[in-house]
Amino acid sequence: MKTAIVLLPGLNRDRDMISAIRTISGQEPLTVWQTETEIPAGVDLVIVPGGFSFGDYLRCGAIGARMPVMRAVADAAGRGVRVLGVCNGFQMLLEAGLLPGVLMRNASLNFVCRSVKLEVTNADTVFTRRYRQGQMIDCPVAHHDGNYFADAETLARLKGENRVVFRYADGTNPNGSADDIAGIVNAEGNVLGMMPHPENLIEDAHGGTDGRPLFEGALDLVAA
Ligand SMILES: NC(=O)CC[C@H](N)C(=O)O
Repeated sequence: MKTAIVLLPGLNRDRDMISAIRTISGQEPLTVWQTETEIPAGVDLVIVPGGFSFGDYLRCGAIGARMPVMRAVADAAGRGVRVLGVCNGFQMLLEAGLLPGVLMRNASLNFVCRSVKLEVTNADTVFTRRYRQGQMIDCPVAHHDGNYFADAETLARLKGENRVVFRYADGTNPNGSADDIAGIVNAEGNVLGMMPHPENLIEDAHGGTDGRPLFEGALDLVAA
């Protein structure tokens, strides 16, 4: 499996992603700068990491989503390449129209940085197949615009098509997200967007490894 990590100015979780991929797969991911118009041939997994692309000006992810590389990401997704967007990456996937809905300001109006509980509500995707259906995992969040919203019809479709893969559980919803939504996939199941940061929980030094199975699934690695 070959991984490419998208780089835009203002992101700050790209090194965390690079480190996670290196640690888990033993392979060095490629990086693709925002002005690139193609995802290199042979890439199986594209990651849009978190941070503050373009300083969160206008709306989180709004400017980044309109950079050339995001059209290349959309093309790759259309070819079936796996795409993972985390936090600001999720915001960009929504702004680019690869996933439905929006992420509004947290209900508390505060930046929230803490660990939450997630329920794996769909373990039947390439990203979540190393978890058990209904498994409860820990995962950190760090954002001020993570309040997922979509109209009633879209929420019903996401639920009906089993496209909500992670929900905040045990009353830990940190942002007011509709239906406790923490992560969703596209209809084809090859694009996942999520607010929590699985890349920050993959080795013991992080205080836990609950994020690791997500990458093992996405990278076609057998669970340890
Ligand atoms: N960690 C992140 O990616 C944060 C995303 C965005 N800047 C927000 O605060 O909502």
